[in-house]
Amino acid sequence: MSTVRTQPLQPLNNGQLNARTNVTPIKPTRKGKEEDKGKKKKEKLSALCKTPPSIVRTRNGRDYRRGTFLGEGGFARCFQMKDSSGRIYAAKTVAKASIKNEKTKTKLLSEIKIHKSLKHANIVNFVDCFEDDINVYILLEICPNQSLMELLKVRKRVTEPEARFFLVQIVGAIQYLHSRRVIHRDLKLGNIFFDPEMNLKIGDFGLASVLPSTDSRKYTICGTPNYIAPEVLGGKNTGHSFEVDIWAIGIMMYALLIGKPPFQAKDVQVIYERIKKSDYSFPPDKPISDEAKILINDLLSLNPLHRPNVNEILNYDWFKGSFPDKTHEISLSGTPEGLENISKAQSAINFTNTKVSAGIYTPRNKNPVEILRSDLHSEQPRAMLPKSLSPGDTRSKYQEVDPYQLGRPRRVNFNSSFSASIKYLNQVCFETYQNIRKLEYSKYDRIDTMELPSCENPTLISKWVDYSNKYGFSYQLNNNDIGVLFNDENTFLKLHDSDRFLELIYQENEGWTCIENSASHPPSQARRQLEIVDFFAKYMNSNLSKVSENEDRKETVFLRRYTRTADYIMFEMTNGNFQFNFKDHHKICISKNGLAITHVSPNRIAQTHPLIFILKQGNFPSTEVPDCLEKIHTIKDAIKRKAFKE
Ligand SMILES: Nc1ncnc2c1ncn2[C@@H]1O[C@H](COP(=O)(O)OP(=O)(O)OP(=O)(O)O)[C@@H](O)[C@H]1O
Repeated sequence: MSTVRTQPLQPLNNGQLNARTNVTPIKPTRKGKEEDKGKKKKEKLSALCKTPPSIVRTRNGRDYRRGTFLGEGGFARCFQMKDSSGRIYAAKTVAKASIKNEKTKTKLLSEIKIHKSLKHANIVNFVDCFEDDINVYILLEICPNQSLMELLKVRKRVTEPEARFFLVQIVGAIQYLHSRRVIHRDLKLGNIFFDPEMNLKIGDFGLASVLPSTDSRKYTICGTPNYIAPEVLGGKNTGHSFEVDIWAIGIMMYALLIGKPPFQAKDVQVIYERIKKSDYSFPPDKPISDEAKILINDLLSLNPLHRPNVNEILNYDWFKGSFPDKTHEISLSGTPEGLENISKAQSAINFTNTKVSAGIYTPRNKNPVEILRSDLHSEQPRAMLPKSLSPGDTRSKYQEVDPYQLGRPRRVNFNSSFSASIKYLNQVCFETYQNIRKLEYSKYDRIDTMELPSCENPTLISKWVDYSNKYGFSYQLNNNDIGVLFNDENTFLKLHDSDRFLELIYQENEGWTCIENSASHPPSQARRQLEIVDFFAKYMNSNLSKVSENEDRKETVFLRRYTRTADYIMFEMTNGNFQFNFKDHHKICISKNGLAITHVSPNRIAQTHPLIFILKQGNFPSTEVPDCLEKIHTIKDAIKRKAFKE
């Protein structure tokens, strides 16, 4: 866990300004804080952390062999841990003695919960978490080459090409965090580590917070003095949001290029005064490019709304300069040579490659909507469109691509807790399978003794476009809501009869957090995705025909995950329904936990009946569905595979 303060900010000694190891958490519950000022070392909670035993055994019987000490912060000590296969990790070790009060416990749990939900190439990977009698261990991917802070201590300053390479990785990770509504709030050189391949990894989520809604703000004053944004110092009056991370990127960029943070001063109160006035300058004896100054000035805008957002930073001209292909280990000890002379063409390639590795999939300077437009309307489109399985008149010129060929998993692993928790959905899946099975056996029983479900037509997916090789899977529901299940596993759902759209933020193993926004005044972070949603909406409206007639919205429902096979596409909805679009253009939806079945004919007529009815009669009453019972059998098998996790 990281430095935590409650207001007002207390003066700290000079050694505490930048390095996490020197920043003392000021706990509101601790008595005698002021008297203890002279004994800062004692105050460090990490000091309570004893060296773990040489073998740590987890509850599920895994043994980890403790290795060397890696470092310590204000709260935790970090040790190497080796598993039985010889794989080495870093174990962030927190003494139980230091988490006695509820607030500290809650903060540690929040750190674990947030960190556990993250997976990104430039974020320290969370592996496991366990405890013994004395410590809590957070097992992390090992970053054996220390942090940017240590690098800067040795190097004093880094070159602009190196800083560009660092920043793209940092921006990639922050873009990912912000897309999940996570604010890091303690970004600093000491929290950005090098992995064995010298890739940067952001760590320490002790101050991170997930914003419950776009408009909500945080009011806790926290951070590390040199990196604190001016609006944080405004405390309860102003509140703060994602822009504090952007400010910290500006501080880090300045520190990397100039050698010290811009507002550095001996007295922490002087730092705060300088931050509030944005009182910094570029020393003439440490020249940097004008492009770098422009970006730093914008990142350090006093008004948070004047700072570029995480999607805009990489469009600055500074990134057009010389750009290396990687960070070499030699950079840890000395200035690498030749980095200023990389050709323009090579730099452009390196920049693009670095962005791709950092998960920034929008090619530079190109609006995603333009890419979509050119892809979907070019002569040889790369889009995956639903040729054989789609509603009637999809343009036949588009070729269908098997997701396996693209190296993507067929199943998007999607959890939901919005309209239903993942636990509930798994339960529904299991019950649906069990019920279909039971009904197959009971089709000879007397129907008048059975409890029959009510049979209104369910919410259906009426159009879809699979563009998951680039952005995601887009669909329109028969209530006219438009959804995009983005490749980052978040969903945008635009509600057709209002100005609102829902951002459904995926949290691994937990489901989704729902944030409602205005579509006419979307938050800046959401604009790009919203443009994509709008583009898909227009595309589907002008190119695809509907599966079924419009229905009013009876519930808010969206696509949990989809599965494509040669014979059908299966949609699992967050209301527990399963829709199957067969390649002969007949669609079947199973609802009411397997008790009701809907058929949608190729000419869009929908009818819903108790499943037992259809099983008894062998087909639907008014329409002959080809191979009806085989289709139901296929559906049962597909749901069974989901129920038993394939
Ligand atoms: N994944 C890792 N690989 C190697 N060393 C690590 C790793 N994570 C942390 N460390 C080392 O452990 C130290 C303490 O970790 P961390 O900063 O996460 O603890 P903390 O007590 O929360 O810090 P803070 O004082 O900033 O709150 C780091 O400074 C670093 O030296």
